[in-house]
Amino acid sequence: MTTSVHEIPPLGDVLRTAHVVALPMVTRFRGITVREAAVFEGPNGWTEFSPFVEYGDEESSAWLAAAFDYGWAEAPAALRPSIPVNATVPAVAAADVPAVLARFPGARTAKVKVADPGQSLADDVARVAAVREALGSEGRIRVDANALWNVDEAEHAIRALEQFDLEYVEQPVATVPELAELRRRVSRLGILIAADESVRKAADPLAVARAGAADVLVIKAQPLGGVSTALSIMAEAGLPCVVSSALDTSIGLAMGAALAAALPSLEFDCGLGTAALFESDVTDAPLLPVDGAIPVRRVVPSESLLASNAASPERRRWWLARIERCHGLLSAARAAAE
Ligand SMILES: O=C(O)CCC(=O)c1ccccc1C(=O)O
Ligand SMILES: [Mg+2]
Repeated sequence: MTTSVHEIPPLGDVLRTAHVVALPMVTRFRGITVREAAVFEGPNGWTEFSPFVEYGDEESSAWLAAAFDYGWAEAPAALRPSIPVNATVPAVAAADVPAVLARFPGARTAKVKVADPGQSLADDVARVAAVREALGSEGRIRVDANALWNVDEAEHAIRALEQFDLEYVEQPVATVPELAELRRRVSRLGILIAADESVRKAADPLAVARAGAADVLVIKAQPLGGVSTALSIMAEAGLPCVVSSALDTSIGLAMGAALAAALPSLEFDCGLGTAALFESDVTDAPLLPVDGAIPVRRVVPSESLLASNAASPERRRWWLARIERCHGLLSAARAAAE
């Protein structure tokens, strides 16, 4: 993906305020039990850089461009003061569903992880059934397979889960042609298909929309290069969008909330309630869901939480070196464009 960078602050300005944290999760999510992130302060406030540790520098530079955009560039006007969010239900046992949902007070929507390696479709059915039971018939349920099914598996699973009245199925299969094929197969069931990885990890984030392979786009500010780039992508895609977190600290969630707040229309609840999945955050006032929504505001970290959640010196060095390399890539890309 070509990342258009509007602001590249000097590296020294970034590293001067940078903190690296390792936040413990309440439940394992995406195989992660501790989430590492870097945060630093720009002239417009605190910002976050937190590509997953396995991501390469090229992909991670888009996340750094997003951090610079949020900390250094002008934020778009907020059209709403708070953002309704979904509860995010990791691939837990059905018996643990009520405890997870209790962390998202007031949420009328739940996103349920399915297709976890090592689990069966029966586990997914039991988990989604427990969510429907807890939310009642008015609740909205979406499932997220993170591209782990093939087209036949997805069709089979959707037929088994359809009884729970799904709002949409997020990234059931990996590729745009597979999404298009599955969408054709399940269209008679009235099931909507959402694209996540096909947007945020694609060479062209608009390809899935152009191919007519999805009904909804899941949009994350950091992998798409920031609030302003994500806004342009959404406008061009012309599909309803769900702004979601990448399991960010409350600072990254605030970036997502700023993005969701700037959208002319917000039809679906957003995946920005994930502060509730952390045992501890970077701020004394985390962006936790209250009455099913999070507020749109800047987040300032607390010195004591930055200290108590600080990553090891070795991990800190690793993150600062990563910032330096990605900063170099962004600077080179801009020099080439000039
Ligand atoms: O959308 C949500 O409810 C929470 C965010 C989420 O699920 C997520 C968080 C980190 C990495 C990937 C994903 C995902 O949507 O696949
Ligand atoms: Mg997803």
